[in-house]
Amino acid sequence: MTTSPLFVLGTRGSPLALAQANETRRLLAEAHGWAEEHIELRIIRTSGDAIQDRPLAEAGGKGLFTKEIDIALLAGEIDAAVHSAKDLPTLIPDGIALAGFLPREDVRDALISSFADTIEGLPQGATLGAASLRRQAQALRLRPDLKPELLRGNVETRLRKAESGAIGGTLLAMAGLKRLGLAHRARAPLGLDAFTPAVGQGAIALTARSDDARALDALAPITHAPTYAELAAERAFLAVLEGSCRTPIAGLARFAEGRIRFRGEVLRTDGSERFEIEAEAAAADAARLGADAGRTLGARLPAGVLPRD
Ligand SMILES: NCc1[nH]cc(CCC(=O)O)c1CC(=O)O
Repeated sequence: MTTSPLFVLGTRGSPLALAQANETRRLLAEAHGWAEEHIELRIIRTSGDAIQDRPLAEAGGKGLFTKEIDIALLAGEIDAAVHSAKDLPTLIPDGIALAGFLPREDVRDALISSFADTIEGLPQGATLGAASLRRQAQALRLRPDLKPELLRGNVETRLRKAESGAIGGTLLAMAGLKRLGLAHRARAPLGLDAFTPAVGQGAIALTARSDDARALDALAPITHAPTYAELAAERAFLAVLEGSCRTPIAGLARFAEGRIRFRGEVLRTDGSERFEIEAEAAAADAARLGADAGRTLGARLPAGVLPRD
């Protein structure tokens, strides 16, 4: 770039992260009448990208995808950062602000398999590649005979492994597939009742330095208030129940006509039991709704379901 950029967006380097950063750049350019080439995408490699052989819960949890990006923000190397909301920790470090979210994509999960269109249709004892305890537990609840297997790596790698028949199938977010132009590779989206998504699934989160008024003002016009209310409820629910990803937890809030309807669940890791809660409130009370739902459900859980017990 010959002239200095008007705005620098930090992003991870995976194809999905880049698709999300490009979408953010496009919206930002459109909102301010900037040429897209004057918005720089700066790729930042995070610890989460480096660790591929272990479940993230073992390696230290969600902050792994954000730590190096937060450092670049605090150092003033980037003006804002683009994250999958699902990968953003519930606690954001001091000095970093959640500037908002882009309009949410499809929130569902999808099955990728060369054997079946549904979880029920998979062969007896099939291996199911899944990187999240939530998806494993939700699949085991329907099919206790399935054999979960750790399958990390980017979306393309997981698609190829599942389509080759080397494993029975895998579960991926429709949002990621759509953003990569790969939605046709999903056999079928899974129902939201059995496969309540992860908190934040399908949403893109934007962060900036909390004292950087210029960056926060630049991002404000591209953020989406209904998605913000949905995410406020979901993230408050997760924060109350547990910060890490060692327990299968799912939560989905939906905005309609100024109100938020929320459904949250906690499962036993082996899928043998599911504990659910539903609640509704005005969108302005979304965070309180999620926190209350988390406390109510938390109080109902038998000992041993959450790691803190
Ligand atoms: N943890 C990886 C991750 N983070 C966000 C997405 C998909 C896009 C989204 O949920 O917004 C994915 C891949 C997947 O779960 O299939």
